Amino acid sequence: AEEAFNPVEMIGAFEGTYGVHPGQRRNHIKGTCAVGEFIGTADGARYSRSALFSGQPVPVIARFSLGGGNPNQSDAAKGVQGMALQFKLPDGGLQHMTMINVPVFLATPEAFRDLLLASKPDPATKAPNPEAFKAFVAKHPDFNPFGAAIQGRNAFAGYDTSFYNSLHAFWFVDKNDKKTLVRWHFEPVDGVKNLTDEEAKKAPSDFLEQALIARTQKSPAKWDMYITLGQPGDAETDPSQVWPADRERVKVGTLSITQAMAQKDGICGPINFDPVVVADGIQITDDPVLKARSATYAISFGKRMSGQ
Ligand code: HEM
Repeated sequence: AEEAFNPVEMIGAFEGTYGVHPGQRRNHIKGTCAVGEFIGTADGARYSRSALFSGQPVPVIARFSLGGGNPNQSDAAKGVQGMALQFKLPDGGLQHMTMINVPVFLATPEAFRDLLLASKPDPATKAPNPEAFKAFVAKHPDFNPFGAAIQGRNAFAGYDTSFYNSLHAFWFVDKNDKKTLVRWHFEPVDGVKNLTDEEAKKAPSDFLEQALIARTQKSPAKWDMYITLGQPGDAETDPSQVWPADRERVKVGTLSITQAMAQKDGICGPINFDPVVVADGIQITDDPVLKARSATYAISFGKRMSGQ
C-alpha cells in the first residue's frame, strides 16, 4: 500500500540531517537573490496563452541556490544547483518556475525523504553510514540516474553557466483550450561550463555569489527557455522517467538576469518559490512529487518567516 505523504515528517528529515538554522530555508539554504526580465516568443504563444509569451518584457525575481540544508556547503563540491523564478504578470498574477540542474529526479517524495535519512552524518564519523546508504539505494533504485548525474560531473563554474530543468511535466494551454504536456529547460546562452578537476580542487567555498554579481555588472546573464513537447504515453506524473530523446523542442523565450545581490535582506528572501504557483495558460499535473514539494515548502516558509 502507498504511504500517505507527511510534509511534517519530511521537514523533520531535513532538520535531522542538516540541523535547524533558524529563519532560514530547510533546503537550498545557501543562495543568492537576483532580478531580471523574460521575453517570450510567438512560438511559446502557440502552445500557451500565458502572458509570459506576449512578447512584452515580464519582470522576474530570481534566487540561485545550492541544494541541501547546510549553510556552509562548498560551492566547489559536487551537488545540485537551483534557479527559482517568480514572474510578475501584467495583471498582477504570479507564475513560478523552481528548477534544478539534473536530468531526472527521484520517483516519489518518500524516496527523497529516505535519501535525506540515509545521508544523515553518523555522529562518530561525521559521514553518512555506508550501510544505511546501501540499504537506501536497494530500496529506491530510482535514485541511481539522479545520483550518477551528480557524481559524474564537477561543480558548475557559475550559476550563469548551468542549465536548469522543470523535471516535472506541466500542461501548456493555448487560447482555444488545447493542452500540450511539456517539460521546460533553461539553457545558458554563454554555454554550460563545469569546473575542471584542477579548478574544483582550488576553488574557494564561496565563489558563485560574487561571480554572479560581477557577471551581471558587465552585462545581463541570459538563458533561452525551451519546452519539450510530450507525446501520448510520456510520463505525466513521474519526474524519474526521462522522455524519449527525439521529442520536439521549441524555444519559447529568453531570460535576462540583470542584477544579483546577497540573500540577506535581498529581494528574494520573503518569497516561497512554491512550484505549483501557475497563472492562466499553464496547469499542474497530479505528480505526487510536485504536490509534496508544495506542502513541504509551505512549512519551511512558515517556520523561517516566524524565526524558527
Ligand atoms: C519531494 C521533493 C522535494 C522536497 C520535499 C523539497 C523541499 C524543499 C524545501 C523545504 C525547500 C525550501 C523552501 C523554502 O523555505 O522557501 C526547497 C527549496 C528548493 N527546491 Fe525543493 N524539494 C523537493 C524537490 C525539488 C525538485 C524536484 C526541484 C526542482 C525541479 C526542487 C528545487 C528547489 C529549489 C530551486 C529550491 C530553492 C527555492 C528558493 O530559492 O527559495 N526541489 N525544496
